[in-house]
This record gives sequence, structure tokens and C-alpha cells, in this order.
Amino acid sequence: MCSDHAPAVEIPAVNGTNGVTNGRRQPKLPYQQHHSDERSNTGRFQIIESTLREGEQFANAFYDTETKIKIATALSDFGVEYIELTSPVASPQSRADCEAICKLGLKAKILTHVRCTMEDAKVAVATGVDGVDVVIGTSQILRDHSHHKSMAEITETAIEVVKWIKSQGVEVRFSSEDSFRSNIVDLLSLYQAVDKAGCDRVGVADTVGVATPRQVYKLVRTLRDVVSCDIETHFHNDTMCAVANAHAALEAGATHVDTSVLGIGERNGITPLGGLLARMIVESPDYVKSRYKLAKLKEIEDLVADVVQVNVPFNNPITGYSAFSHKAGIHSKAILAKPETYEILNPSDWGVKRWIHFSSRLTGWNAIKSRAGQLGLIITDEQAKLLTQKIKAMADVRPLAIDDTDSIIRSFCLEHQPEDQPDQ
Ligand SMILES: CC(=O)SCCNC(=O)CCNC(=O)[C@H](O)C(C)(C)COP(=O)(O)OP(=O)(O)OC[C@H]1O[C@@H](n2cnc3c(N)ncnc32)[C@H](O)[C@@H]1OP(=O)(O)O
Ligand SMILES: O=C(O)CCC(=O)C(=O)O
Ligand SMILES: [Zn+2]
Repeated sequence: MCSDHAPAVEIPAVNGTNGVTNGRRQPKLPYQQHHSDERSNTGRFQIIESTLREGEQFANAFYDTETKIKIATALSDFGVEYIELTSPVASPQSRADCEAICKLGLKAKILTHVRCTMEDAKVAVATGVDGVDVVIGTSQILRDHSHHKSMAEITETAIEVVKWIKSQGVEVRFSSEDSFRSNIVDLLSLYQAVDKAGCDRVGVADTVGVATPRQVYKLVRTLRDVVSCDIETHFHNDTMCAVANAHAALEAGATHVDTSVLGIGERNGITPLGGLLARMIVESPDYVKSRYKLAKLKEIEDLVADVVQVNVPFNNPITGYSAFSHKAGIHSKAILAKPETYEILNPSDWGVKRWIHFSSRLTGWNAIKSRAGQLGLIITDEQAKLLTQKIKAMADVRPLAIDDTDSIIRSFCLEHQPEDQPDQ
């Protein structure tokens, strides 16, 4: 956990965020959702994990069959409800891999993602998937420059495709690509038509990452009153709103959220699996903990990071290098006393550790006293304060490594050894 430039005290993750402490249930925080809003699904959503579809559209991604199977198995074990795979019409190997994953008998349902055509739908159903995600662009710009179809043509084909997939006993979702740049009236009547045709889910997609949480809430809330089927949502992260938008969609009544591990996808990707769960555990801890094996998140992220040859960003939610680091003296003192002071997430839920940086000019005496304790050195408050001044003086000159600071602590204790100080 600690590098030479990040001297740290690892302290046990003992906080009971949202849990039971000393046999007493903690009072809910005022900003926690109480699920009194009937429309909100923040305590009962499902994840459509698209690392093997949207994620394959990430610039660096190349998955061989073995890797796809490894990722699909890990995601299913983690607890995601659905795994979405690349279109089987993309290439012969994509089709073979889709068939192979369908035969694994994973707990998660297997979906594949195709264009809104009967030809694509037939190939998709023949692979043995549990469900087919059908998509077509509905914004004027995509209709003009991608597939050149009118809304009437889209509606006619969509109804035919949805009805046919349903007739095969396979789950079907119909999604409008670029929903937030589409005409709302066109969009709602299209969703209504496919809902009537027997669609299991309709999908709202912010394909270009233009939507804000307020716009998402408004569209999904309206849609919730127009269709009776489930509502899936897909958010790109171009303006860093992908997690907030997913949350807003659930509040407005969406039932499913698309994610990918580390958020990989076209351009800078979509709602990351870890980021979404970090957001959701804060208000629905029991639901999130009961469905997903959170302690496996780091393993899955490391696996995918390795496959697509990227580093996990330092500020990644939960698993980033500094996600549970505390440096300034004011923070460190309070964290040592009660971790919830500066942590809304509990690292032990995710199998990771918090750590306290203790070798900078921002370090306070409480952190130094705690570090001395970890080294088996007992010092008084006054001695810790004096020692902290020495460490600050050194840290003003250059970055200190853990060993540097530990040496300063040890020499200080030798100089100030009381009669009963244990020998070092
Ligand atoms: C926003 C998203 O991420 S959507 C999902 C994106 N996923 C993919 O594209 C999967 C990988 N894609 C591929 O392998 C290929 O693009 C294929 C096999 C799907 C199609 O390949 P090609 O036939 O060579 O066509 P190309 O990729 O150049 O263009 C896309 C074609 O699909 C049509 N099209 C695009 N979107 C749709 C749609 N949603 N429904 C129906 N047709 C569509 C376009 O009009 C174009 O048709 P054209 O052949 O008449 O020009
Ligand atoms: O099928 C969908 O809902 C989303 C497709 C997609 O990746 C997008 O629109 O960005
Ligand atoms: Zn996408």
C-alpha cells in the first residue's frame, strides 16, 4: 500500500458506516435516502455489465476467448445480474465466443447487443443468449449520418424485431442510441410502441455524454409514466457525469444500469462498476452488500486493467491508490479517533485498507504518536509534539520516505528514553 513517497500508518478498518456499532443501530444520516419515494429504485436496481461489449470498444481492448471467459466468470461470481457481449455479427470469433460463454452456465444472464435488423436479431438468438439488446440511433444527427432511417421506419422495424425475438422465448430490450439529442415526442412514442410489442426493457442511452442528472431525471421520470416494462440506462462519461446520471436515473424509476469495469468503453467510457457501487452503497448498504461480493472488486479491476494494459487511476473510487489515504493532521487525528469523520465508505467492506500519511509538513502530532505506537515506542503528548516539529523541519526541505521518518522517531525516542521505555 505504501510507497517511499507516501509514508503511511496502515490502520485497521474498524468503522461501522451505516452498520451496527456496539449493538446499537446507527441513526440514519439526514441525507441518506429513506426509500420513501416509491418511484426510486436506488434500493433495488440491477446491473448490466458491459465490459465484454462496451468495454471491447475501448481503444486498448483485445480479448481472446480465454480472457472473455475469465472476465465473464469473475463478473458472474461478483454478482452482476447480466453480462452483455459484443454483437455476434462483428466477426466469426465474436460469434463463437458468444456461443461459448452461453454454454458456461453462469449465474448471470447472458445478453448480446445488435443493430435493429431482423438479420442481426436472428444471428443473436441463434447463439443461445438469454437476451438480446437491440439498439438504433434516434437523434436527427444519427439518422442523417449513420443509418438514414426515418422514425416511421425505425418504429416499424423495431416492432418486428422485438416481436420476433420475444416469439423465440428470448428476453428483449430495445434502446434508442443518443436519446438525449432525440426529439422527446418521437422518442416516447417509439418506446410506447415497443413496450406494446412486448419488450422486456426499453433503454435510454446518453451515447455522447451530454446529459446532466437533472435532464436524466426528467426524461426517465416521464418515460416511467409512459411504459410498463423495465427501464435500462447507459451513460457515457465525457463530462464526468456518468455515475451521477445513473443515480439520477434510478431515483426517477430506472431499473437497470449499464456499467463496465473501470468504466472502459468508447472514448473515455461509461459508468464504472466500482464508481456506481460506491455511490449506491452509501444510501442502500444492505441491498448492495447482499447482492455483490464487494471484496472481489479489486481483483476484477486488476484483471481488466492488466488485460487492457492500463493502470488503475490513483483516484479511482475504492481501489485507487489514495482512495483511503489521509494526510493532513486535522484529518488524521479525527480518522484515528473515528473513521467516519472523513470516510463515507468503509474500506473493510471492499477488502482494502485505509492508511495515514505521517511524513509531511502537514502531519500532526496525533499521527506521529500513533506511528510511534505502531513501532512499539511509547511517548507522551508533549514528546510527540516536539518530535512532530522535528519531522516538519525535515519535511520542509525534501519529501521524506517512511524509513526517514521512522529513523527520526526512533532516534528521538533513544534520546528521550524514559526509565520504563521498552528497549528497541
Ligand atoms: C453506440 C454504440 O456503441 S452501438 C454498438 C456499436 N457496436 C458495434 O459497432 C459492433 C461492432 N461493429 C461491427 O463489427 C460492424 O460495424 C458491423 C458488423 C456491425 C457492421 O459492419 P459493416 O457492414 O461493415 O458496416 P459499417 O460498420 O461500416 O457501418 C454500419 C452499418 O450499420 C448501419 N447501422 C448503424 N447503426 C444501425 C442500427 N442501430 N440499426 C441498423 N443499422 C444500423 C449503418 O447504416 C451502416 O450500414 P451500411 O452498411 O448500409 O453503410
Ligand atoms: O444499447 C444501448 O443502450 C447503448 C448503446 C451504446 O453503447 C451507446 O449508445 O453509447
Ligand atoms: Zn455506449
